[in-house]
Amino acid sequence: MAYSCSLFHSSLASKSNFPLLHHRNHPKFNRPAPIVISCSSSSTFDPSSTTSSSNNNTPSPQKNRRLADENIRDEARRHRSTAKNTLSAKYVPFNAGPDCTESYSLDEIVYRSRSGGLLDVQHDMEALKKFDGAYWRELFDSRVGKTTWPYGSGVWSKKEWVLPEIDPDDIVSAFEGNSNLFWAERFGKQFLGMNDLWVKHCGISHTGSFKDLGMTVLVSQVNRLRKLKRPVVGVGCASTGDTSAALSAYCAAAGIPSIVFLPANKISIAQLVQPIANGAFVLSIDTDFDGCMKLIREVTAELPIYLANSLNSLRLEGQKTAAIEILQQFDWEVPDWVIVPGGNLGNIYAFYKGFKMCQELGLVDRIPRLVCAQAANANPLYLYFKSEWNEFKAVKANTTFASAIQIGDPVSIDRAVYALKNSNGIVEEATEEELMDAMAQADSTGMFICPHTGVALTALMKLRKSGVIGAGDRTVVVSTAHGLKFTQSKVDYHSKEIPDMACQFANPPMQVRADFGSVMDVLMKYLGDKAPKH
Ligand SMILES: Cc1ncc(COP(=O)(O)O)c(C=O)c1O
Ligand SMILES: N[C@@H](CCOP(=O)(O)O)C(=O)O
Repeated sequence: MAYSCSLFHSSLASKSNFPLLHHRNHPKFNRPAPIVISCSSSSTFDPSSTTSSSNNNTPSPQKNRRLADENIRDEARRHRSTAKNTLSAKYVPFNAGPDCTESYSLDEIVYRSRSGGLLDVQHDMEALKKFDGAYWRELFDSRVGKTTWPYGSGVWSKKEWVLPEIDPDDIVSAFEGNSNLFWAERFGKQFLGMNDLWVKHCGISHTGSFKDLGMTVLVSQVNRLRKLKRPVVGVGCASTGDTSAALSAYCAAAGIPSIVFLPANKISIAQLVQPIANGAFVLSIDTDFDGCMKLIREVTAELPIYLANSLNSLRLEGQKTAAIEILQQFDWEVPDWVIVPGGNLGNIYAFYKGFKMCQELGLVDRIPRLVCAQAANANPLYLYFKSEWNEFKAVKANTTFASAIQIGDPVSIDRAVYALKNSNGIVEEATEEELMDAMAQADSTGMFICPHTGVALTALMKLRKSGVIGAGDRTVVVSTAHGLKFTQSKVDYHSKEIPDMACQFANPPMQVRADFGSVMDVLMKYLGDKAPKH
């Protein structure tokens, strides 16, 4: 960050097949005969289909365990059936009309449509619709909290809606997802008069941000492409810090080279050290994120480096599972609002897509209204919204404490507009002071959020104040990264040394002399101030 701190000194500036539900003949489910969804590794681990490692017939508490020399991948392989998978997905031009015939296999290396537009992953919805909403709800619910490969992941527990054709053997997963949906009881009550406010902690995750959800999908597909001998020597991205962390971790886990383009001196130390530690080839480039994005697009057009930014629509297939997870966590009840901080603008569309699929496939009957929240210092979508979608202009993004969304020319602008228009959505913005105050207020109620979540909370505060969001509205704020990645911003705030910022919720430590009297004095004053007034 450009801001300095003198008070605290930081030490560093398939053909795969589908698991069956156990109760597939339950009358509740209106589903066809079990010809299509054929059994592979059972999502809920059916002991009756397991070979026991024990040679005697004595019931043993370890009966359901894997064979001694088997790992969870082997186990999944052993349970796989040879029945034909009938689900599929392909790339199509984003928002193409029904007459469009352009499409590409997911095994092709393609990021743009023929006309240069965005792509989208299109699932065979007719095949998915052969199973009713109750079926999908029950299937997804049956997989939560298990270690069955790969369904223990919050992303791969929805595999049929993500990459239905990938072999579980090719999947690279850290069992990401299944993140906490936190009831923000005190924050909601104290600052907003709300009692149904929730924070989806997507940043409490393997590499500390929601990017893990998309990266497991992208790197798994790359793993498959490499096995298919497609020309992919490495995987690359431009990043404001989180995409690069996720890319390098998943590539390291799979033994695939990763290359990351970072804007020099514009990301946090915690973010910078992640790809370094994970063995990525790190280029620190004297430009901003938009400059890095332009470069990686040029480079990936020339070299056998696969592009890992969300321009690549595979990423969004993983990210959309966070929306499905929210519905699942509310026992398939739909919240009224979901607020998402936006930068390159892939995630807002991913949320829309996840909710929309749940509606189209009968898991829920409506979708929430979406709010995209931007930092005022990097607000091209906000300005576009304010112009009533009249004219989009990229901006030069200024420095913001929400450094991961310091993006002026978002690649997914069309996706974001589509998502907002089709969800009766809203765009809000947050100044530096607003986002930092909101972060400090949230932290003071026991959270430890990142500045981007502060942007989303500011949007909520504004919409509550204007009455757009009601006191009783069930609202979810998406927290996109772990607060521990952005400690310097908190240090700056609590040191009250940010130029032109009051830092009204700062809580700096008190320097005290090392003697009993001095310590007692400050404690007596503190306790006196805190004592209930009668
Ligand atoms: C922490 C964090 N929050 C929010 C975003 C915004 O997501 P998107 O670029 O998909 O809009 C990003 C990345 O851009 C991010 O790293
Ligand atoms: N915040 C992102 C910016 C790039 O976004 P992406 O989703 O297109 O990869 C980051 O952490 O790099």
